[in-house]
Amino acid sequence: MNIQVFASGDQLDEACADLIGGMIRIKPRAVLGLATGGTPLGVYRRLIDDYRNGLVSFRHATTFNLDEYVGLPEDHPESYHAYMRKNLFDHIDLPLSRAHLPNGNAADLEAECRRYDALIEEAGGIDLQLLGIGHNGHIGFNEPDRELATGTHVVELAEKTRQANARFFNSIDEVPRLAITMGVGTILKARTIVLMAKGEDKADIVRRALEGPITTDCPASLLQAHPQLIVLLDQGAASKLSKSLPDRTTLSGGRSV
Ligand SMILES: N[C@@H]1[C@@H](O)[C@H](O)[C@@H](COP(=O)(O)O)O[C@@H]1O
Repeated sequence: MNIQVFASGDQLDEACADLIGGMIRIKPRAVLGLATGGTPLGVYRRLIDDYRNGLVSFRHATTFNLDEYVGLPEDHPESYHAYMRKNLFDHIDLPLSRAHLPNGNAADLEAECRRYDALIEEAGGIDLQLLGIGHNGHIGFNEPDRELATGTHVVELAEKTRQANARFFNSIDEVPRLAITMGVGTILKARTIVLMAKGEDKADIVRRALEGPITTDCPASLLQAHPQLIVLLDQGAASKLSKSLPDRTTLSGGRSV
């Protein structure tokens, strides 16, 4: 595990965009796993800037998003389809035919989950998976549970997750109760995983995920078992980590903790 702590969120965004841009420069046909939520927004802004400045092209890349709500029309402003178009896809040269998200409006959701896993397989698996983390340790929409599904599946959202995401809707009643999410098996199969977290409100869960026991009660803790995990944190999110973790490195502008 490689943990990098940054003095500012901007520096973290820049480092993350550089990782993604670097991957695409080395492998133009890279398969990227993308996340939604507030955390990656700055990374997407940087990638758009890099594209406009001719530093990166997504022309040959393929993307798979982690998740999508069930039952929210694709053009609803809070659907993850709409989020991705607004915050990234409409501004870069990635062909939309290779920008994949689960279809939360499929008539047969189980078949849609199988279709999504098969598509990821056909694309050769995910080279780099970007992840945020929920306050309860969820990744994608894999909520804490006694068992976790490995493949893409339909999930009932935890009340805490619905409350956290209610800020994007008019009221909590509008927040869907179900979502489709990649499973933890699909996520862990990614060749590189980049986990990002910002803010002191994430400090407790970041500590549990990285230093606590590996348990399905904290799905992000399973990432500890991944051989190529890069963790990008701002100082707030890193503030409760113990200082004795091995392999701790920093980028310029970051600090050792
Ligand atoms: N499904 C998404 C996750 O992919 C995201 O990582 C998480 C954290 O969101 P944020 O980055 O806004 O804290 O919650 C959402 O519900």
